[in-house]
Amino acid sequence: MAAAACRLRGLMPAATLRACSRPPLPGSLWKRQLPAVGFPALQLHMTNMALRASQEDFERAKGQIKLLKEDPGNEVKLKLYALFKQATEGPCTSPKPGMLDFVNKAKWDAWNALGSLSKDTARQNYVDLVASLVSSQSLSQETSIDKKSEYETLVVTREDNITKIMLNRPAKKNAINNKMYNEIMLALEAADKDDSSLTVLTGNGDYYSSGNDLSEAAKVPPDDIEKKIKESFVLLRTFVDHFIDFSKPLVAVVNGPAVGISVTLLGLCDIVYATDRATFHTPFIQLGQSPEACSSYTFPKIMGPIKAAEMLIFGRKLTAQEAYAQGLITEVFPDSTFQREVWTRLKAYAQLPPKAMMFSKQLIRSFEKETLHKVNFEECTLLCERWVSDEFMNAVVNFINRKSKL
Ligand SMILES: CCCCCCC/C=C/C(=O)SCCNC(=O)CCNC(=O)[C@H](O)C(C)(C)COP(=O)(O)OP(=O)(O)OC[C@H]1O[C@@H](n2cnc3c(N)ncnc32)[C@H](O)[C@@H]1OP(=O)(O)O
Repeated sequence: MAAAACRLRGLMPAATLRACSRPPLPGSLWKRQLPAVGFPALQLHMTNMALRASQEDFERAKGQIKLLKEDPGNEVKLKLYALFKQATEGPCTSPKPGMLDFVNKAKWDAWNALGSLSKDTARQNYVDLVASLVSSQSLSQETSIDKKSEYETLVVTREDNITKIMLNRPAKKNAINNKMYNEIMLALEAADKDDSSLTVLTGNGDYYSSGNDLSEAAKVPPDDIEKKIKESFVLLRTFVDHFIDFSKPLVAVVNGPAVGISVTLLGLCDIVYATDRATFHTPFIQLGQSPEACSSYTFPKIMGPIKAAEMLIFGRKLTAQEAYAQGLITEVFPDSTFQREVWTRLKAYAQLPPKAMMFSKQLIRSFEKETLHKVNFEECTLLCERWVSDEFMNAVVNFINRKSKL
């Protein structure tokens, strides 16, 4: 694969080569991103004799190639190569490479196909082709940034090789209701398949998340409790499975206080950055519940059993610095510079070779994946028992009646 990519890079003039150092993406993606740059469009440019690009335009186009954020694909690169050679050297007169010299033969064929096209026209076509690449790429980027979120409880964007999944119920402190559990799963599935290299989870507003939406439990009519518990078991188990099985590096950008399941999920993330305003609170016992999201396994592993017990059994709230000292957080940033520093760092990471990052993450997680699935099942089973307990019912009633707050 890498050897093939190198061979194809050999097709490029020096300037183009420098611009196209990223690995090629599947052809279908390029078709979607570059609709106007098919062969007929190029021929149209070739027959357009009315306009003539200056040498200055040509030099500018060479420079613009370096600024392309996305690899235009091998077919377009061949066209660029041929036009570049025709514009600078005229028609192809060099001997045809042998059949087995695939790369040089493809280059030669592309150049030779231009026949007696004049240098001026080749230069014009080169400039036009580069211009269409530049404009279609900026268009595709704007579309992904500005695209309206299809989710009700999330804002999902893709930019700079990063898929950002932002919890978006700020008025409810980003409490996770059933809709949000489902939408996060959909967003993770989409992120696993898209061409981003990192996925980020973060929250909108002053909270990262206040954890499970407690009002959901209060909505269940008494006759439906059994059914609801079965559904919740499946929902929670599948939801956590999505984190266990997520294939790309997953980063939590903890923009404020985090409660309950939003904290326990951090043990399944690969990097956790937090503002110094964040706190980390798992008040399961106060709520008559028990730990979830594999925290009964990951937390003792991360911070040692006695520190994990203080959080998971006694509900001790940690500051960001304490969470950092206990290994739950990768790094803490001052709130005033949090977003700037974190996103600068992540954008740089997102330029690293995506496959190498993905396979390394998978390798690191592979040794304990089976265990995590078992832990998830056990935790969900215990929670089903807790959800019918008086301790849990009382905690929900107290929260709804505003008698208790963390
Ligand atoms: C798949 C099915 C089930 C899976 C369950 C998995 C097990 C998960 C466990 C957990 O996550 S346990 C943790 C649960 N969370 C809490 O106990 C937090 C409860 N909230 C609070 O204590 C406080 O709201 C707060 C987070 C400390 C914030 O206090 P503050 O005074 O700053 O704001 P409020 O006025 O209280 O909140 C604003 C607004 O948001 C609503 N809200 C906040 N958190 C939740 C929540 N977890 N569930 C539902 N609603 C929440 C709060 O009621 C307010 O709403 P309005 O009154 O303005 O309508």
